[in-house]
Amino acid sequence: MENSKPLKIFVVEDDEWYNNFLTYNLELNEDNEVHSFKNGKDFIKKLHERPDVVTLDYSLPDMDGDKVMRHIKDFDSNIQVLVVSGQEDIETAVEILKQGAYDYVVKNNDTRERLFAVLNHIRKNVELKEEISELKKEISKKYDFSKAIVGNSTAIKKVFSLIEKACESKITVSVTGETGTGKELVAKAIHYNSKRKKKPFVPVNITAIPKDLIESELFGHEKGAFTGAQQRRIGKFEEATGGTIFLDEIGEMDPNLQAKLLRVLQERELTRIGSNKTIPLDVRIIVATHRNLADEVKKGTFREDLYYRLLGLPIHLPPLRERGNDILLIADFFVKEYCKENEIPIKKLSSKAKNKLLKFPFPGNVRELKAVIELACVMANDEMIEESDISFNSSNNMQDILMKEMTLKEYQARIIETFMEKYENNVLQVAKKLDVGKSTIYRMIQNGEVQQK
Ligand SMILES: Nc1ncnc2c1ncn2[C@@H]1O[C@H](COP(=O)(O)OP(=O)(O)OP(=O)(O)O)[C@@H](O)[C@H]1O
Repeated sequence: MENSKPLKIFVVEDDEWYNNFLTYNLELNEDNEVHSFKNGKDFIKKLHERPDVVTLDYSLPDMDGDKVMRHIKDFDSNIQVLVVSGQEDIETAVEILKQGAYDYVVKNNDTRERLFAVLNHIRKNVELKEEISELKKEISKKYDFSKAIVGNSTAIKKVFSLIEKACESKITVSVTGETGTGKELVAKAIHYNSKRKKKPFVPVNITAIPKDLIESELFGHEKGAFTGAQQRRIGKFEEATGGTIFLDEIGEMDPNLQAKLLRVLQERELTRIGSNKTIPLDVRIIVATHRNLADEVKKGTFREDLYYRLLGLPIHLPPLRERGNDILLIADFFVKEYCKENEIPIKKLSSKAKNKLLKFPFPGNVRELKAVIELACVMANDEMIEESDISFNSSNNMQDILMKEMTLKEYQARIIETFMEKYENNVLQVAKKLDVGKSTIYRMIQNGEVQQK
């Protein structure tokens, strides 16, 4: 491996002549960055600059060698200590090595050569360690969320880089996106790639819990706190201690609970209903909504102060129809998943089937694509999934179509396409049915606005 950065060496030696001797010789190699110290205290003050190697005179006037050594190892056990000493006895050497020194060099005529040899070893070790840590980083990137969250589009790559940022800290994350875009998947990816991964990931869907139970569900209650509270109950926040709570559909939270949540977040502690004991909050919060919370704030349905508390690092998931060819990548992924689970030979999508998928706007996003693919796998008679095996149920639903927020012209084109398919590209019949001029349809076909199947 190419040496990427110089080896940072701290020389700690009180004898002026020897200090100069070591520093001079070490500086002969351009790949060394050498700093020299005449006493232990000055050196300890600079330890935070994290040298790779320390050459340590074990008998400093102001500090015991073993004390200096402990300081170094307590600070960072990866710093290699090379003890350079006048004492030649084996016992001292063994003792020093036991304390974690990398090697022991005696001050004599061979010191220079020994020093260089040992440093070469250390340099190789440091380089290998760096290489390993880089590789580990690469591997964890490859095998974690980017394996579960399929996609290669610019839009999703932006999401990946935000997920990486979120994994590095405890910052609150707010995930937005239409239904089925993968908000929960992103929340899980963040949790399982963060330092909290060994602690629980607790998902709570605000809309799935009856209004009068939600407070107790989130914060817990003591026995007898209210009618029906027959037993103490630990809330979801407490359950997530050390881990992550995922509050899905946060935009649906009613105002009373918003106020309570705000208090808990501000004070970083919670109380179970019916108790006066406070419990410190050690939970990472990820919220999700399909709504535009800023708009809800404007409308007065979501508290502004809570909005700012929860915004943290915002991650927006684009709808599937804006992710280009990702539709096909994800479709392939689901085909393989389905076939493996059902232990059947892996099927393939025909190019017409692919085109059909690419043209559909998927109002239900990835969740809908998954359902479409599973059904197609069932319908396909052999290993090829044909266009006719693919059917979109949601295309019958007017509400879903309107949700797509296309322009009037785009709606017009999609309607004409649907009719053209139904009436087997009979322009006259379609024009009659839709009460538009046939030349309009021909023009739209010519301009490529309407695709014939
Ligand atoms: N990029 C992706 N690659 C592979 N699978 C995905 C991807 N995005 C979402 N999924 C899958 O799609 C389904 C829906 O995802 P998820 O439940 O995370 O969406 P959501 O946005 O939280 O939905 P809702 O708003 O309805 O709660 C899940 O089965 C999830 O594993």
